[in-house]
Amino acid sequence: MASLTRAALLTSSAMAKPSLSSSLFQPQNPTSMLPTSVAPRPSQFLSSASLCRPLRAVASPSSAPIEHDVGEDAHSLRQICTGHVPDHVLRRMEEVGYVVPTDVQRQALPALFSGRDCILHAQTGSGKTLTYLLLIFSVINTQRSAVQALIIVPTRELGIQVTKVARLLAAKPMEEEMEQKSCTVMALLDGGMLRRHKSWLKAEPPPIVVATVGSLCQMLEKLVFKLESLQVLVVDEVDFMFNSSKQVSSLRKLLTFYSSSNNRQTILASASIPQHRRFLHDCIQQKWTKSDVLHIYVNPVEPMPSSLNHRFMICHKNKRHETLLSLIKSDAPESGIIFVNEQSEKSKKAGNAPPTALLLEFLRSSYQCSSDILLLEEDMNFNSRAASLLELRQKGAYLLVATDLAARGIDLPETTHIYNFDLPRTAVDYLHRAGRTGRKPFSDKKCSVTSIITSEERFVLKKYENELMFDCEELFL
Ligand SMILES: Nc1ncnc2c1ncn2[C@@H]1O[C@H](COP(=O)(O)OP(=O)(O)OP(=O)(O)O)[C@@H](O)[C@H]1O
Repeated sequence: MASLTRAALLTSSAMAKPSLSSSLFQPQNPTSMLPTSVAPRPSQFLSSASLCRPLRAVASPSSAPIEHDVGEDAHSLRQICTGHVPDHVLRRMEEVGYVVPTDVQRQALPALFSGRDCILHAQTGSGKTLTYLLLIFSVINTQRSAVQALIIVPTRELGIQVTKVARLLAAKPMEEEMEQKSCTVMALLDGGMLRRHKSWLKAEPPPIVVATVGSLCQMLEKLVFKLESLQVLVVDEVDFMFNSSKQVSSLRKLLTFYSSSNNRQTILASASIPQHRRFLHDCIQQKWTKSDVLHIYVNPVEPMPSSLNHRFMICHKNKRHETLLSLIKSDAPESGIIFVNEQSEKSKKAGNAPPTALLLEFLRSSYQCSSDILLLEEDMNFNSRAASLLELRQKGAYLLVATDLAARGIDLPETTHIYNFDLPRTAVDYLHRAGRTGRKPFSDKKCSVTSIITSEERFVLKKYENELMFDCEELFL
């Protein structure tokens, strides 16, 4: 097996002092921030150099770093999970094809099974979903009618995906189903039939709920949903949720008020946690996590998968459609995603056609390919969005024109090519768009990420290269 990278496991005590610059995770109402006097003591800080050094140590609050068994000697997921996860789940896991652990699974699972709160910070496509689901299956009691695990996701699309994996793992062989109640997983997502869910939650609360913040809050406010039996709380794409003006205040309330961090195990996951030391500090001070929360930071010196080949092409801004066309003609991708920035409010008000629709029309009329060209964007209704994703998954060969709605968490492992028709607005957005490819954990296959830019945008892309530590090669066609 290829040599394995190690996680930087940092406890609260290993946090550096937060910078004074504004944090992504600052509350909307600054008055609710705790006094600065609760900042960590200087002796607790680690230098940024040591933060980047891959280490296998956990600093204990009162002493020098101690060795921590992160399960590096375990060769299979079964070995790591035996004694924690029920055997029928392990069998399903293997049937689905999860046998060898990814780095994040190898490093996080032992800590999670020991009951620690964790911030799972690992590359896109590294297997964070299975990591937290295995913890959940180790904790819940399927014989109890109570919501014991809650996974909060930013979009309906990601919610459907996570629910599907949870249900795959929960499925029991027929003979076992007769003996014991099987584990139900409820998807409580925006655009769903909340009335039906309300009756279900009242009659027989399921052990696992996957929810978007909006739908969850509606249920909590109607007092249909109680979190008093909650044992595991997961927030997936946590940096995105904190950065979303629509979701942040409800999320903060959920983390702080609805269930106490002392009674639950909390897992916050993302491939990108900007200002992560500040975030860790906020988590503890606001009591979103327990004070001994672990920061499991896999491969901090390589934020993006090494299987990605980054390229760019410079063109005049009026020539982007033609440039993209020549690119895809030359690449002939079997499955690719073309990312377009969301239309601005100003452009909408001016009555302009959405750039996604224009591009779709252009490609459908000028690019002859065997696969369909599909669309996924916020302005579509939930049913059309679901239909697009279903079609992509069933076909395996596709070209998808999408906004950043498709950039977070969506797992389409067959995608080999990403095109940035518009340059993403931030390095974090670049990382997540790029991360929609290269999603087969043990594959060496190279996938490409190509940005179409104007000469003025070259310096922005260079900035992303520096921030995310990758090199971009110029293409000439
Ligand atoms: N142990 C494993 N063996 C084989 N495949 C795996 C394993 N763990 C996860 N995968 C597969 O890897 C892919 C990526 O996993 P997952 O969606 O959990 O990534 P992620 O870390 O959540 O990524 P992102 O940050 O982009 O959301 C999925 O197709 C999943 O089925």
